[in-house]
Amino acid sequence: MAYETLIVETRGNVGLITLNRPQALNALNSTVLKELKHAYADFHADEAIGAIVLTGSERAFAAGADIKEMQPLQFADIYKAEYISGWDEIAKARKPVIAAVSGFALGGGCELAMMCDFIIASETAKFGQPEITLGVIPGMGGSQRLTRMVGKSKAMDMVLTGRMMDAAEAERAGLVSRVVAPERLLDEALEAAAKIASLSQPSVLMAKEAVNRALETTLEEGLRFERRLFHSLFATEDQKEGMAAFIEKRKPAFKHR
Ligand SMILES: CCCCCCCCCCCCC[C@H](O)CC(=O)SCCNC(=O)CCNC(=O)[C@H](O)C(C)(C)COP(=O)(O)OP(=O)(O)OC[C@H]1O[C@@H](n2cnc3c(N)ncnc32)[C@H](O)[C@@H]1OP(=O)(O)O
Repeated sequence: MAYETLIVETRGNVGLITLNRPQALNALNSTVLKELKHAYADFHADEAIGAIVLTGSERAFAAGADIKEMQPLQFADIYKAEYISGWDEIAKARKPVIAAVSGFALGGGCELAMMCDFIIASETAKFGQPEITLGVIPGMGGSQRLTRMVGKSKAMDMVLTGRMMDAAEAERAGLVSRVVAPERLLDEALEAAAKIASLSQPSVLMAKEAVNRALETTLEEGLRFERRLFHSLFATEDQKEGMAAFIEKRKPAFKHR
């Protein structure tokens, strides 16, 4: 596929997707969504790919949904079309996705980053949900994921005022997992993704499922779910290999990578 709004590459066993609409600070429109779905589907179909990195430019991960595309939309049309529901497919990616964020991640840009499994931010990153300044509210999960990630008070502050928070505040708040120098961002994200892709994929996919289930269920149910997944991994050759390699003081040779 010839991509118009993305650069899609493979780096070893990692899929790398770069949002590429610099003229609009990587604003997210229907073409970006269509192409992201295609790139995700390709990487999920490729057994060699164990993890994905999603990034943008130094100036902007994504400055939100494309306001110029959205402005004329009508309630009846977007309601009937279930507008935005297409992003659910992106949020439900089975393989781990790391967001590497530099510059602006605003509105849909912040929401897209939060759909990823974790965010590595450069020191220049700025996160926000400024939809309220446009007469709307977040529509791609911002009021839901942000609140679960940073707590009600800070989420309410950001959603009601539309203010941005910098990378340091985002790390303190738990929105991002690491903050690095801008020149280190892509390498840090690719190294993390390569590490994940080097591990046994059944355990990686189950680990992602288990952590995500914690956001959806009670502690008791989550513990039960986790325990069953833990038990099930003892049916894999990779559990035997992983623990044998530790005992024999050598690197594991996982079969299901
Ligand atoms: C059938 C399937 C349909 C599926 C469609 C899916 C579509 C996408 C999903 C919709 C999701 C909706 C839910 C979401 O929560 C809603 C939003 O995200 S609303 C938008 C929120 N974002 C913002 O409000 C930020 C807007 N931008 C700014 O505030 C500023 O640009 C900035 C980031 C502070 C930077 O300021 P400056 O440095 O001064 O730069 P400029 O403002 O001059 O910008 C440069 C250039 O980029 C254009 N641009 C910037 N942001 C956007 C944007 N969000 N949309 C469109 N264009 C943008 C800006 O207009 C400039 O371009 P120019 O005017 O020079 O041509």
